[in-house]
Amino acid sequence: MRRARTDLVRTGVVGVFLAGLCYGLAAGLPAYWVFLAMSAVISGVLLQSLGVVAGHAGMVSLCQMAFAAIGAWTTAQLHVWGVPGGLYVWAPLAGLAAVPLGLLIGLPALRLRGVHLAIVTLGFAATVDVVLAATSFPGTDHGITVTRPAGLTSDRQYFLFCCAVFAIVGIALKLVRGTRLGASWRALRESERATAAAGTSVPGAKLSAFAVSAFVAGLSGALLAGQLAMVVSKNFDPGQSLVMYAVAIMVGAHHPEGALIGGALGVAVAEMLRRFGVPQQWSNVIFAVGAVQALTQGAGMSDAIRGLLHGVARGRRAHPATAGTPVPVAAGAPAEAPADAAAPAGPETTGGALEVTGLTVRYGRVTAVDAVGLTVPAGTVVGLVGPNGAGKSSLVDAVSGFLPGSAGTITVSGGRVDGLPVHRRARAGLRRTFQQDRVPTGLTVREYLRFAARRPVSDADIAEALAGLVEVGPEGPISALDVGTRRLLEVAGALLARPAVAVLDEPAAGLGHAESARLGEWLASVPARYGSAVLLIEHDLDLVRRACTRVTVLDFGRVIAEGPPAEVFTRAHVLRAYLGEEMAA
Ligand SMILES: Nc1ncnc2c1ncn2[C@@H]1O[C@H](COP(=O)(O)OP(=O)(O)OP(=O)(O)O)[C@@H](O)[C@H]1O
Repeated sequence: MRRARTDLVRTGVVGVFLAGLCYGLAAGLPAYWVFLAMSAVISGVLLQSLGVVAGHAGMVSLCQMAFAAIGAWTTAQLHVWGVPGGLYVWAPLAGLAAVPLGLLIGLPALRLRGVHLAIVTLGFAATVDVVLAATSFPGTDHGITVTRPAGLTSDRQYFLFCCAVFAIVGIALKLVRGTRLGASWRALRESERATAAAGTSVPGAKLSAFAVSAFVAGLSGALLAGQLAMVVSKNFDPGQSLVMYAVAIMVGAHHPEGALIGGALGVAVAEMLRRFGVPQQWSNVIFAVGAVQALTQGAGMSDAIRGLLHGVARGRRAHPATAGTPVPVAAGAPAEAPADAAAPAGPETTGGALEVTGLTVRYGRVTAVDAVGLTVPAGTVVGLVGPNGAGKSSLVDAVSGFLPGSAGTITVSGGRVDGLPVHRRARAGLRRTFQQDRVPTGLTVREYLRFAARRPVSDADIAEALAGLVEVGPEGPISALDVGTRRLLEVAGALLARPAVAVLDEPAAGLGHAESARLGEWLASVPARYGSAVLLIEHDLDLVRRACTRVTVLDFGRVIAEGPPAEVFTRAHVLRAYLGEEMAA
């Protein structure tokens, strides 16, 4: 609450300062510089559109100028038709006109990534360019220019209008950033698999990012039409989309100050080169080098600036570090439970939280999982163990929906989920975590836990989950946490969703013996705490003994034993399979 108030006050102070700056610039700059400043702000709006799709969602888009062109074209057309309301109405309509094309270009993004998506989006930009060059903008053939409404006729007034639009877009995107939608974009950037596993539709997240991005780019096109009065296809050269992408990466356009710096740099560098008589194309080289630098360092200019400011603020407050090594602490749990301690019984019921029958996974001629049957009763923690290559990961992937070609039936709380995509299985009550670190680093701990929970969770819920698992504060950025802590955070996120069953893939990897033992105690209490059953995949048999009431052993894709851990781990054929012939002898 106090933090929210501090944020509000800080935002207010910055807002008043920036508004004063804009008025100062509009009043004090010579006319030519006002025109340049206007260009910088309009470029800033376009860069904010790239901040959504490239900065937040981590997708390549080399067609933002095409979206802007559609916005400008729509503005010119609305003007020719004499639609009332002037730019105040035309600009949002121009943004909306670009949305269908944003969705269209988002469709290939559902399957393509990286360089392939870059080629498709650039191809789209080239196509729009060809069409616009062939058809010309509305009104240009008859010399009809886009007129600004009363109150915006002078460049100084129009500059202030552009600043207001930039601010509104920045505030709106900041608000979206705090919602599930914004979190899904940032999760997408980190891992599509983890996004889907958290119950979020990956296609939905990608398409919404492209749609919002196209809207903002369309707005910038409308502003440009108002600035230049007459736009032609050359203003939206596809090569410019490439340059803008490089600038967005260089400055970190997902933060408004980054977008503004990018817009200002674009104009300032071009102006300097012009004054020194250097060909303007050299600015492209400068931005390309800047983008490479940002990619190498993993942060754009705005990230670096924010990092510096946060560092200074933290230093001043001498705040305890939010990052920490994982310290699983179950309230009241003994530091070391005896290895053969019976796992506490949860509120076991007869229904199966997860039931798998005849599950078969084949990779070509390799049968990784061979007609496996497995039940995780509600209210229990069941272990799944086996030597390397036994088929555990394949089983987890198949159960959670990442191997749609697998055969067999899977039910969650009695409902069939096989055949459903990953996010629908997650929503049906089947959550999973990953062996590899897939927690989105762009979020804070609280933002991530709220995103992963997919239900309203209070600060008290978050504090309880953290207190039980990891010693980190909810405000800290995930990027500051070590991999072991992130893995435990992922466990907390999955359980805060209170799923019917949580499939935890080696959550203790990287933990020391004592930490792993405490995690075991905590996992044993999960059914009572969260009402969730757990399927625990682990190599650490001591942890399995502590957490699980039953265990299933896989070898060469088949179930070779099943029962209470204390009994199963004494069977000779299990020891042979798991520990090797020599040790079992
Ligand atoms: N993508 C793949 N293509 C071909 N074979 C695969 C593939 N993934 C796994 N396998 C094979 O399937 C079998 C089961 O592998 P899987 O990774 O599921 O076992 P695991 O029990 O999870 O092993 P580990 O404990 O080492 O993670 C192994 O023989 C493995 O080589």
